[in-house]
Amino acid sequence: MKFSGFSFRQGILDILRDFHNIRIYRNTKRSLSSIDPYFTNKIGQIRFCNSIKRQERFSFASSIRILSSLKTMENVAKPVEDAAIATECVAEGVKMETTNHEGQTQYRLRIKNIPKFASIKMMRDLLANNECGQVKIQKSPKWDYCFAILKTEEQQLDVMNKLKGIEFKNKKLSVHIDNVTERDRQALFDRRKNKKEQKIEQSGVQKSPEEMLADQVTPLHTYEYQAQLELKQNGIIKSLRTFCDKMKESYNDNKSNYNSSWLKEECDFNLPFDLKPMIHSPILEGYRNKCEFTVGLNLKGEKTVGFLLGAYKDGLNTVLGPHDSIHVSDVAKKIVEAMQSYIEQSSYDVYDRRTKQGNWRLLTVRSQKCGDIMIIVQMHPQGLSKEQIIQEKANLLEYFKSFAHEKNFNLTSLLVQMYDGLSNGISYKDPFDCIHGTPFVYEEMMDCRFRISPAAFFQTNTLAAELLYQKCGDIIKELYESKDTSESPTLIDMCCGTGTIGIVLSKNLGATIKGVVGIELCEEAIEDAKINASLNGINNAKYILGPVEKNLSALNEFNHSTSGTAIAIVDPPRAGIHKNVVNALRTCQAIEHLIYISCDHNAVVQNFMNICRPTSNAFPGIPFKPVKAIGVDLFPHAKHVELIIEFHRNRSELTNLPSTSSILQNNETE
Ligand SMILES: C[S@@+](CC[C@H](N)C(=O)[O-])C[C@H]1O[C@@H](n2cnc3c(N)ncnc32)[C@H](O)[C@@H]1O
Repeated sequence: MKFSGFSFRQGILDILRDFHNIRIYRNTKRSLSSIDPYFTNKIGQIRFCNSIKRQERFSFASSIRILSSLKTMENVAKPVEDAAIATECVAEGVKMETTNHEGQTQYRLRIKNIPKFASIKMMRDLLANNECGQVKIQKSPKWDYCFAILKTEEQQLDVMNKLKGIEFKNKKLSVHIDNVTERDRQALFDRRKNKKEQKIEQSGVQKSPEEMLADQVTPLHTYEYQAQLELKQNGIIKSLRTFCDKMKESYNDNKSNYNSSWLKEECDFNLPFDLKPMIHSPILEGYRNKCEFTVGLNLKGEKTVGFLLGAYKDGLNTVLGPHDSIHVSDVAKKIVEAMQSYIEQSSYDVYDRRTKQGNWRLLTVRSQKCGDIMIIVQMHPQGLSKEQIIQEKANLLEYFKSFAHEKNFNLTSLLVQMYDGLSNGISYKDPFDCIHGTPFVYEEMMDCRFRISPAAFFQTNTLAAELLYQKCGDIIKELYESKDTSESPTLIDMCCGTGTIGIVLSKNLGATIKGVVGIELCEEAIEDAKINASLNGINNAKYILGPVEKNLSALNEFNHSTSGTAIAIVDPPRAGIHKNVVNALRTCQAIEHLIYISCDHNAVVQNFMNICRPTSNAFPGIPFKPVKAIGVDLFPHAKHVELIIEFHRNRSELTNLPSTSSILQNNETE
């Protein structure tokens, strides 16, 4: 039904604004000239569209109120049809809601004006501290907003009221209703799909599905390996130049006398420090020791286990088998084939991320250099009874045991995860049910042995990771070899995973390292790290569970004169470390050398800058300066590369540092 003949400026906004849970978009470029409520016909919602198709959705209760308001507007607005019809339609919508859940609404609040670094946990805590209870939060690290997902409309209103006027990190939050239905999601998916298809058509390049998959999972596969390394080295140079250019600006703007002469040095590639030639991966094919395979439908609509042909955000959810994927190991390919046959014969459907129907979701294979194999099968439990789940696990066990026997491989661990969430990957929060063998596998590197649990991170290219760790060892050796062991540093292994770096370096460098302190977020990984230390005879290692940004007091301990020196190795996830962690490193008097390992050099330029900035209130402590950098290729045929940067600062300058404990305390409580 259409209303016409009025504009928002003529008063409708004022009337609708009376309803505190309604947000109206006003488009500044085009005036909103008509309002067109209609029904999603699944859930009793109406939408109000403006002339450029921007839509607002309102719940059933709100719809009634809006429509009754509109009735009173007849002097301003002339409904094309009678508003009474609309009320009937709303009633019809309600009837449908009880019979059809397909278009179920997700009651969301969009909370804006939050810092990008605010984590999901921070936002969850904020809501809990404001008596909103435990609320599910969706947020990407790039967003300055997040969504709070509520179960009912009442809850939505309640939370919105409770957050009204609240400040977070000195910013006033703004909170708006942002409901979304399944139908909206599907429409968005279709739009992206069409756009992607059009783009492919317009490019005029017709590729086979296999080529498209190779482009997706190993985008550099058409280049010779040497050319791949050059591309990656150029990428590193670009990021490092950005870092140095920004540093120059930062030092120019700063009135302090800090020594910025390092920025004037001239080394190769126009960089003020050495960038060494990249270390190659010793293995180019089948190098991945861990792969996650999606279960879905191929282009013919057949059940398939493999990789997604494109990103779901681009509207692609077709899956193709990994037969031609050069980075996947032969054993993983065999396991995929086995799973494929199993699922083909299963009466359960594959999970469709778009419709949210089906059961089979994901197959994860860890195939270690030393022969251990872990298989994790992930299912959506919807529509399955307890008995059916038990039966399915028994079937999987029998099937994979006889498959392993037939193919003569060591099935060390078979796990099943039931996961009803939305993400397309392993859920590290939901439990893994170990139905065969041990709930972990082992890997060997640099004369050490490592236990790896399903949720723990482990570098995916073991042979190349050895070179990465060896390089870190070389740096430390060079720095401390000529010194007396009384000067040996403690190694602070930040984001230590299963303890690999601290353990291999301790074992291989002996007395050059006095002890290890590892900090890691993942509980299973930290348990592995403790076991791994004793497995490898390292008895001077201490492990701390939790996010590094909340465990900065571990660094504070090094600020006592008796604690000696420390060297920090930071190996964070792609996005890098929190600013508070940078500041804790800068203010930790024991740290003279810092080794930063990054798998996304572009994303961490800001971290590098913050490590080296002149001292200010926002960045206390003595800045570091980069000494040398080197890339290590752990991912042949893919775009990523690991980058190691060694930073240094003078101990003489450190003795003048102000007391840091208060800074650390503040950081931890933030
Ligand atoms: C790139 S991995 C490196 C792991 C380890 N250094 C290695 O080489 O195996 C990053 C690790 O950081 C952990 N992590 C992510 N965010 C973290 C945080 N805020 N605090 C501590 N650890 C974190 C992840 O669980 C993961 O184990």
